[in-house]
Amino acid sequence: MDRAEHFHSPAEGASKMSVTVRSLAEFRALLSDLPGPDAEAAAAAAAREPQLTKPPGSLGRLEDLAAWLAAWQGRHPARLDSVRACVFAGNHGVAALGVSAFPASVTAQMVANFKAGGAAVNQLCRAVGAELTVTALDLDRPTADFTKGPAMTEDEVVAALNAGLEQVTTAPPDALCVGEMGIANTTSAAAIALALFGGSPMEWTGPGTGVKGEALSHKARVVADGVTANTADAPDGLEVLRRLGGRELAAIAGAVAGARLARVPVVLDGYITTAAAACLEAARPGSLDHCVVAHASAEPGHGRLVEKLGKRAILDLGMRLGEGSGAVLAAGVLKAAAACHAGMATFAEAGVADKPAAEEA
Ligand SMILES: O=C(O)c1ccc[n+]([C@@H]2O[C@H](COP(=O)([O-])O)[C@@H](O)[C@H]2O)c1
Ligand SMILES: Cc1cc2nc[nH]c2cc1C
Repeated sequence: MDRAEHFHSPAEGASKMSVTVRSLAEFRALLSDLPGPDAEAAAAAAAREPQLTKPPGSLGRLEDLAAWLAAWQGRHPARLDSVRACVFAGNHGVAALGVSAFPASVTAQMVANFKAGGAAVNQLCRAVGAELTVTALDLDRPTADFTKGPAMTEDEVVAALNAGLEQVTTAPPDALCVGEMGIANTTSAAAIALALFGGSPMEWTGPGTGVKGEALSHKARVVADGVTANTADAPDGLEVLRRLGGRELAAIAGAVAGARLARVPVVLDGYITTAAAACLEAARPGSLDHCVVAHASAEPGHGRLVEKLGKRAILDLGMRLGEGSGAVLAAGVLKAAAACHAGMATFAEAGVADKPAAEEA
């Protein structure tokens, strides 16, 4: 299937496109034909970096991030005028099994809070200069209890993937932060991680919003039961997403894939977001090359998940909030990296000696 089939140019402007899929198979095909990094933009960044007025390597990871942004935007220097945080919300059948410290009704209440501007992510977006979109996905219809069978039907997962694709591809920003809100979704994330990477249920199961003691052991049993009930025939990453994920996790997967198609670098938030993204990597290795992990979540399984993906978190602030909070903070670091790379004077421009003292005549 040709990827161009999914690009629709709305009448109002050729620069806008919108990507949708009709089936999981179409989404899988989309992943098989993703654009790679732009070699010219990467080469231009690599050529400029050593000319900037600083000792070589002294901006540490900011240097790598500036080059990474240019390569994935396909533009040098990278531009970060518009950063969008997309928060997706969903409700989970397993919430009824007592796996969260909070009731499922909090998902909708927090969506209202995001819309009213009262959540942490609202303040972080203001502080960093990012726009926020909040997409509530059928909150009145929780996914099915995945200890009994698949969490979602094919139609349900495809609708959620499309919701994510649409948030990015209709009017792509310069960079995308993805996050989520969904009571019980750390149970879903743990089940996905166990299905994709194996190990013991307890290794992937953590407190989430604050579950501990016997309730935590019960949560790990729910995770194990979900995997047992859903993975008999070795499903691929997208089937794992359908069977053990939730609508907000599927929307995240859609947004991450849509960003790749639209040349938008992505910042992944915490445990749940990374687990959703891991389904793409499992379905098609390399699918997350345009993504960075924002922060090391305090949820214990996150570090292991990030390592499995071969990534390294940008920040480590002991956060475990979700709702895109870590991603938005890390976008501030990306903005700083891009500003240094584009705005610093070169040694020649500033008349600063560009050699270590020993090499001078
Ligand atoms: O981002 C994280 O790493 C993270 C870690 C723990 C909890 N959360 C948030 O807390 C909710 C899920 O926790 P729980 O206990 O209901 O599974 C959901 O709304 C997430 O955004 C998020
Ligand atoms: C209050 C609250 C806020 C959140 N934000 C993201 N997940 C959350 C979970 C709870 C419980």
